[in-house]
Amino acid sequence: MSIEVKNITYTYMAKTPFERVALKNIDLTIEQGEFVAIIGHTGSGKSTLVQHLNALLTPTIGSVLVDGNDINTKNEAAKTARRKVGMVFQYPEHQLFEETVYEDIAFGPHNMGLSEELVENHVKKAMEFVNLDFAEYKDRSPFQLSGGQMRRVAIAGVIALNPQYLILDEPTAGLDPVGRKDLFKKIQQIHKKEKIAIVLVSHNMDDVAALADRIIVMNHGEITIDAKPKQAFSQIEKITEAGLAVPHMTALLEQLKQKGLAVDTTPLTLSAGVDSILAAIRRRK
Ligand SMILES: Nc1ncnc2c1ncn2[C@@H]1O[C@H](COP(=O)(O)OP(=O)(O)OP(=O)(O)O)[C@@H](O)[C@H]1O
Repeated sequence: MSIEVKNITYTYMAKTPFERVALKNIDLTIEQGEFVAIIGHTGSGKSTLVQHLNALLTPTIGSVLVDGNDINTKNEAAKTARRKVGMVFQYPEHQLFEETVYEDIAFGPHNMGLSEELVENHVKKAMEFVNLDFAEYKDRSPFQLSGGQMRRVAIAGVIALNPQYLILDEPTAGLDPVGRKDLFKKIQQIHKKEKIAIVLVSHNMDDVAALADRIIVMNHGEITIDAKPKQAFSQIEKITEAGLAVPHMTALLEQLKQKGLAVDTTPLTLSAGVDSILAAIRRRK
């Protein structure tokens, strides 16, 4: 059981003066149950890549298979395969549109043709997952909730589809620290309990180091690192080349070396302190 990205290239606005190759020759397999983080500087192709995982974008070249089915073909198997991949975008609350919280979360399950009883079960389970009390919130308008609550409704709408693979593109953008921590705790729970594969696009190195089993670094539309966190962070110079640099690199590199991670001495740095990254990796052992 896996998502297989087979040698995909993607070009925006092909054959126009604005043509832009956003992905080049990407090969990638995400196994069921993995927790993969995708990092890279702005414009490196992260969102473009993840939008291929449930066929929101169709590769210009190459193919994407979910559990062995090419998701860009027009048959029932492809439709079923696409449904296994849930996608939470940046600012998912912008996608809310129904009059009540219940209807919004139930939209996907209704589309799947489930009975009303099953739909309600899915909605209840999804609301429980995001800590929204069913009785209290089901009849409320999603547009009269706080930003954090709207985000939870939007995420519940994806969870209600019972995805096997959950793609999260900067899911905590704009949330306060408590909201962020809470959401990540839930994501970890669903990953561990339900064995759902998570693909997390993030700019936050602390989160990535604390959560992911595998880190993919993108740069200019290509994968430059695909490794376990410790190995990935030891290739720090590639990460910083990928644009994740902030000041104070020399001191941080020194710390990394002292901690036994072989690194290049290029004077660049990570966007989070190396100590906190290392501590996060250590905490997971
Ligand atoms: N709809 C679009 N039309 C044309 N070009 C686009 C479009 N969306 C993205 N691009 C370009 O494709 C490249 C990859 O963009 P993408 O959004 O995938 O990067 P990203 O790594 O997700 O960036 P960010 O971290 O800012 O979200 C960029 O050069 C971007 O300008």
